[in-house]
Amino acid sequence: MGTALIYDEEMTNYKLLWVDPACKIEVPERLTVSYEALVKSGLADRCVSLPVREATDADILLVHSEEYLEAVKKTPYMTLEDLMDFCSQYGDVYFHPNIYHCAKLAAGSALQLVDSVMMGKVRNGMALVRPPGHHSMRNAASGFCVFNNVAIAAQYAKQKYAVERILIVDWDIHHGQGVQDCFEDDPRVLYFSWHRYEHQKFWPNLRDSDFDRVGNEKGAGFNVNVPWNKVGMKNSDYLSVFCHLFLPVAYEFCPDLVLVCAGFDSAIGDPEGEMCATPDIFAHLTHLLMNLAGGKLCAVLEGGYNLTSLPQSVCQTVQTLLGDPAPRPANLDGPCLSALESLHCVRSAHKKYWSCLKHAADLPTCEVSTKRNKVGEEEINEEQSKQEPVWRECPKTLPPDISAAALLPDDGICPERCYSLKSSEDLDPSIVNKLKEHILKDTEDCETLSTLSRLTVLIDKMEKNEIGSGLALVKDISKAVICVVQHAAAAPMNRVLVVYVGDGVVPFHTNEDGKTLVVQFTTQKSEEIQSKYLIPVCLQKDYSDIPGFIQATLSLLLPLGYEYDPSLVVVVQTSGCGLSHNVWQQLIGLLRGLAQGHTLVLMQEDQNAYVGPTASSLLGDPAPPLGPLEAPLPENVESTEKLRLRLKADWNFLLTTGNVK
Ligand SMILES: NCCCNCCCCCC(O)(O)C(F)(F)F
Ligand SMILES: [Zn+2]
Repeated sequence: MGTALIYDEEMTNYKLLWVDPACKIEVPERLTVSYEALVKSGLADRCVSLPVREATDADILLVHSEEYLEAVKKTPYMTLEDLMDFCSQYGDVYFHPNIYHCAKLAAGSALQLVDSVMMGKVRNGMALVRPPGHHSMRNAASGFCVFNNVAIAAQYAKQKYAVERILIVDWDIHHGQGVQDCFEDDPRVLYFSWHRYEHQKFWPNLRDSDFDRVGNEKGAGFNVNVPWNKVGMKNSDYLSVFCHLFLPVAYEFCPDLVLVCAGFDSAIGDPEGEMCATPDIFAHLTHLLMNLAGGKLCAVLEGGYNLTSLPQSVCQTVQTLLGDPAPRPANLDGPCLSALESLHCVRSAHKKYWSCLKHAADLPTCEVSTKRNKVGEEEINEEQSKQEPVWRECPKTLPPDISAAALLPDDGICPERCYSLKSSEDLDPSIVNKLKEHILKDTEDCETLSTLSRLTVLIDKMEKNEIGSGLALVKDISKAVICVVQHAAAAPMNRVLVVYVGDGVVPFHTNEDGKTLVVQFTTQKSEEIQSKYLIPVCLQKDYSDIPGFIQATLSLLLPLGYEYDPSLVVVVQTSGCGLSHNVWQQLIGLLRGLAQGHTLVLMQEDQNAYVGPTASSLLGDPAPPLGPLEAPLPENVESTEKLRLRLKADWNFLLTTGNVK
């Protein structure tokens, strides 16, 4: 199934007609440069183009009051003075004779996305719209917004498709107070927002945007606010919030539909956000949400005012929705102190509502929320903040011709859409000899020799990005792992992340050169951490604790993986680990965000029941939903938490609080 794209140039036909410094950044060019970038990069052609439609009165009344709608209906006939007068009752918003028409198209575009995703015409989609929506309230326009596009879409999905649980992720740099107001006592809609806050000094300057606003009554716990109290937040800060807060809670909630308030003023260069996250981060944020709700994701444009980073961010988002692997994230150095402080506050404010956060550290009593500037935190000095930020645009990498290759026993059936790596591949004699002397020693086991040499061919093709990912059923998994790791780690710049699922001794030594990082899910208790690069995640016997496995994946394996930034991810499943296909697909799907999607899955020959599900995830198909997650087993939470506390000295991404001791 494809990716929908909704855009209509009619939504560029309104603009600011008078002088207003607060509104001048919201210009029609925001939409044209974004759409043109999608066309120029060839991404628009790969999408299913859907027409816009006007939201009806009934649609708009799902969120807004009659009097507000009636008032807006009058604006097309107003004189310039009347328009200016009409705006003066609202904050930082302007009207235009054609904005009511465009606001109906913007809201209608969001509904078109919901219809086509819910009816299975497309898997996911993006709507490029203006005016934006997430600030508009039941009775008021606010912050360039007239109708609350995403809030209307959520109410519409509940009403028309009886959707039980909807997740709204708002990565715009402003707090979508309009969305928060609409759903704050609604447990069916989980609202995540991060936003520039600076202890209430930043617009819209609301006390209600802080981390302790968790929702009301039945909706308590379903409103998650992450306030950024400093500017200059980077990719690491955003990814930390996803790994340690947004994703664990989202997986526990298990939405049937994901709506994204896709504002790109959280990207570098934006005059509003003044953050430092680069456009490619939106490929990762999108990717990390795509295994929720069976992939049903609707992204609706909100803000974004830098006409260079905005189109780049839009392209990164759409390319990921299309299933292209995310680019390797540039130099992640871990979250900053201010971000950790915010993360700590939000996690402790929500620990009573979400079992995945139950072990979050408590807040030192009101020490944090009232704190002004963190002592010792370097201030961004004046001249530095005056410079125009510059960033390297992500190199355009075309997806590999072959997205997934399968290396199976000769009688194995190659899954569709997979390329079969036959033993006929010309074998490089030097490699064969090396294998013979290093790994095979004396045995003339020519089948294993053939398998191992084909694995080296596969790795070489992945390195050249001719093949995206691979799966192999092998007889001797230890030999295969040794061969793969040695071959892949040989190239100087390469780093290999090995995710070992199952008991058994890892068949090679991870030396301290950092060329390999092994994370092993095992049921065997192991006392000491041998090395920074060999990490045993001990889980209850037989992996039956799905919540425990998922939480360990989200807040241990993923952060480690992002910080390690491998060039190849090898996932090894030793037989008998008994993971369900769905959990396995979630694991593969999430790991695909690393190493530009270069994932190699090694399984024992008797695991051919996993071949289909593995291939589907390697090809970028969303993993099936797991259902709302119960609480993880306490002993698993204990051991994972203890491991995290031990490892955080070595790995910044494992930090979740400001006290780094
Ligand atoms: N420096 C000028 C002050 C601007 N104050 C209002 C900011 C409104 C932000 C709107 C947005 O970006 O959140 C949306 F997504 F809605 F478009
Ligand atoms: Zn914004």
